[in-house]
Amino acid sequence: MNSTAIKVEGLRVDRGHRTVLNGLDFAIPAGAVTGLLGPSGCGKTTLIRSIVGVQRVKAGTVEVLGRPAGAKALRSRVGYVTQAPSVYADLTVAANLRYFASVLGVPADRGDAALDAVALADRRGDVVGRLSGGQRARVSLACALLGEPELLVLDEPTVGLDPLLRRDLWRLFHDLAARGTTLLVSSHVMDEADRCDRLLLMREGAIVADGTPAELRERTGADDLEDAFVRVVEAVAA
Ligand SMILES: Nc1ncnc2c1ncn2[C@@H]1O[C@H](COP(=O)(O)OP(=O)(O)OP(=O)(O)O)[C@@H](O)[C@H]1O
Repeated sequence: MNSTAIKVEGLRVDRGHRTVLNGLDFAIPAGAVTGLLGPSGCGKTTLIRSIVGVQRVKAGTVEVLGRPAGAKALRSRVGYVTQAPSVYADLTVAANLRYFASVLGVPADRGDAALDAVALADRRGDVVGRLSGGQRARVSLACALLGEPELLVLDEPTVGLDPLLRRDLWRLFHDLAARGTTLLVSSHVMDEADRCDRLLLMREGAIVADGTPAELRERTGADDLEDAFVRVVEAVAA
């Protein structure tokens, strides 16, 4: 499947008095895992907010699944998991899932599959406030999975997770992509780059590379993607 899920043209975003995104142009293919990578503060969250339609944009267009970002018709088709877990700390895991299933208008029994997917089935009776940060983040992800969105946008979903859980989550992302879901996953950890089908490398509000990990290696002559990123940045600066 090679259709386009997200198309961004001339996107400029100012926050406060600063230009945070400075005229971005790129497209993200459907049914793949695209990694949005770049150092802290480069504008990843701002770009994600623009894609899910919660960011005021100064100029340019963002088209998501054929509609303008933020269009009402996209609400049930796009899942967004923020960096800060957005679930109720005073409710149990199961109660959160039941609540979000009712908000989304989907059968409550989808909660079990969502919990299995994030490896939290054994914590369903626990109050969320007593879970660890990584576990809470996974409850948020499970809630986003309930709606079976066509596009899933995840802001740093693997921060603080142990390597085995990280591996399992990346497997889940690829399983979802194999079933046709489009995933956009941000990270500031370059060792996650190799897990992506495609990469968007960001620096200081600009996209400095856009392609597969193999293309990036070939273009820069670097085996290691962290080195490739450095070479791309040096070439842009030269
Ligand atoms: N509410 C805000 N008002 C003004 N400036 C902001 C606001 N939020 C973020 N910024 C600025 O926008 C820039 C990009 O921030 P953003 O959160 O998009 O970066 P990021 O790449 O997601 O960073 P991180 O990996 O640390 O989450 C930063 O310089 C930040 O200071």
